[in-house]
Amino acid sequence: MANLLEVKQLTKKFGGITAVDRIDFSLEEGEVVAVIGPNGAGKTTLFNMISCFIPPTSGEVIYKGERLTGRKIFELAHLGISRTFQNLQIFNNMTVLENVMMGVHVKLKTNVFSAGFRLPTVKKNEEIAYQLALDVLEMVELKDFMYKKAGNLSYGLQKQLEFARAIVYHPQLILLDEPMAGLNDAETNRMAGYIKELKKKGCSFLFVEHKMATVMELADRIIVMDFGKKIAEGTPHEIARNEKVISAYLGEEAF
Ligand SMILES: Nc1ncnc2c1ncn2[C@@H]1O[C@H](COP(=O)(O)OP(=O)(O)OP(=O)(O)O)[C@@H](O)[C@H]1O
Repeated sequence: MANLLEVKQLTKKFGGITAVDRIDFSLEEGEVVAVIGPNGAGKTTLFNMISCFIPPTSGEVIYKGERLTGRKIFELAHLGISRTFQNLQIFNNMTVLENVMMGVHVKLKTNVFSAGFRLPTVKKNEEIAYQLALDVLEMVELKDFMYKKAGNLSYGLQKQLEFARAIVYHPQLILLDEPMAGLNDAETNRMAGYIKELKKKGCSFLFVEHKMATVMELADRIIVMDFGKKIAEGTPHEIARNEKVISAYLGEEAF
């Protein structure tokens, strides 16, 4: 299979700290890759560079053979990439439906001028956005809540909503920063189910996660970071038996 994403010698320095240190890895089409590592290992910083939120100090990211590094954040949707955040980024005062429709508008690029005058393209875009939003709300079992204010949902449902917004425009690569954080067992299983369902449809995932059972269940391959460096890479089976990984997690119940 072809490489969808290639991370080459990616490095980020914050003053004297090297948060990410010459990381190399690739992700194939249809693959689910997890990034794990102890707190402060550099996982979020790595994610922020891949998704163009911060520039690297050196190194680059290639997506479908083209340089992703240096692009604007809004361009990512058009390239078929989306991401979620460790801290929820939903709009509490908007309804569930409006939150998800916002996700489509990022892709459809309705401009403020034409929206103000309700031009025909805008109307058409709204219909598309509405239909896509309904489909995704059905998939993540949020349709019954679509007219509720997002801020009134439980934390678990808000995580589902953020996930819905990230997938609504049918991205090919989805970056998830701790999708299971704060979820109970039932909610974690539900979220894992959605990821598996999308994988079957050909989506690729790169995700950071601390819940090892989920990582072991979902990942085709795991990248392990410690102090900014990649210390191991392999299948869940290989990683669970890797000495370097076990010692990096010493004192924690990782596996
Ligand atoms: N904006 C910043 N300025 C200075 N240092 C930073 C900044 N962002 C991250 N760091 C430092 O870089 C290192 C890696 O942090 P990062 O948040 O990427 O780790 P992480 O693996 O995602 O941790 P966690 O699992 O706790 O979320 C840490 O030492 C952190 O303090």
